[in-house]
Amino acid sequence: MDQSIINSYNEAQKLYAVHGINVDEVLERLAQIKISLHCWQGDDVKGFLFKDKELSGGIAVTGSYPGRAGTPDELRKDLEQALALIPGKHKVNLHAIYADTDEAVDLDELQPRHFESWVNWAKEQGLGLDFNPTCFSHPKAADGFTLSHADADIRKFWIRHCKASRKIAEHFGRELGQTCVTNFWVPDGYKDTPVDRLAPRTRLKESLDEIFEEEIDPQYNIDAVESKLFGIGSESYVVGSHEFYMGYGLTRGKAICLDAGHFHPTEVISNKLSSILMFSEQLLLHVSRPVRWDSDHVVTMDDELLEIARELVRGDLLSRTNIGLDFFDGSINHIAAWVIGTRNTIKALLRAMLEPVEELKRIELAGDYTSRLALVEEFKSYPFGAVWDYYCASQNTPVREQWLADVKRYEQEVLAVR
Ligand SMILES: C[C@H](O)[C@H](O)[C@@H](O)C(=O)CO
Ligand SMILES: [Mn+2]
Repeated sequence: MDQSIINSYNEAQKLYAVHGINVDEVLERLAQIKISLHCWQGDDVKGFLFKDKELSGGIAVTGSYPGRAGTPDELRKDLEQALALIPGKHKVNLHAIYADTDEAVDLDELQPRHFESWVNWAKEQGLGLDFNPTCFSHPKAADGFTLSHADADIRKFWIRHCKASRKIAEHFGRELGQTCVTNFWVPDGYKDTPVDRLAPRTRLKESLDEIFEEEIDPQYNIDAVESKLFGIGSESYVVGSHEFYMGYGLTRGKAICLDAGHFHPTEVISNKLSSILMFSEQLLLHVSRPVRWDSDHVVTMDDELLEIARELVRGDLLSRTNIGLDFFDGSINHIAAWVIGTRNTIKALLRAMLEPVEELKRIELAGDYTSRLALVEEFKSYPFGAVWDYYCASQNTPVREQWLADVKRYEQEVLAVR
């Protein structure tokens, strides 16, 4: 390792030690945290099951940056490239439409064997896998409703798909020896104000109850449910609102998934974590960045990201929180998007771990809010960058922006010739 990185690290260690922070221990803890990289950033949410289907469900990718993955092998290679630039060992989050099969199989017929190449790859790479049923981009979701559809046959199709998804997830968990988190998100909602808000919610509740009828060992799979405020074409009403899934998750023992971009523009998820984990064993995060109308921008080191990380660290909530990413930006290099978003998420956790949490809690309890503000502000310019550089180097990943050269090389050698 470069001597200047070691020297800066040693100096930083001394400064943090004054406040009782053992930086070596922090880095050991940081290395245990897994971030779930969402496969759909790699190909603009197209998937491989239905080649010509347009993205639907009130979500959209803009941009046409060249080189997006067009086959499962390409997507895996791209993920390998991204993961090589991110410190730590992580997970990959698959959607059902990323099945790797030549069979003409519909969503309700999917089986673990359609994901065997993913399982083998994850084993080779030492990765865990997470999973999502894909309740969009399909003719049976064309009118914007799936599990809450008024037509019982359409509902049944989606129920079968979600049940099949849980079996695939269970297989992932069993084969990989790491729990798979299966996230259920449906786009169901109305563009304009509905007359009956209750009936679709009743149907969604009943569909979910049927999907979760079969017990699956939580060692292999845990289920999460994700709410949303609005989507494109469901501006006035979303069946699976936050309140709906709060109630559903808490009464059914399901993890609640909080997507940072699924709330009112000034509403933040950082303020929800301690409340939800007061009553729920597990939580799933979709770390994303809302910009005005939607959630799907690449994660940057903004105030909310840092606040999410602080909440998890200060409340000792990390062991009960599954951290996934959820953004899809087609306007920049797809691999760079993963690298920037994931490195920022890990870096925010590091920054939070490098704060004198116990000292700050003592000061707060004593009512010394002046010292609280003073310390929190001063710690914003403590040398966390030196610790981050050392962490990247010690994990054999590029330091600072050096990763960009690797992405550019890969772009020229691999992406440009696709
Ligand atoms: C593709 C994902 O399932 C999707 O982004 C979902 O998690 C979501 O956030 C929809 O807005
Ligand atoms: Mn999401």
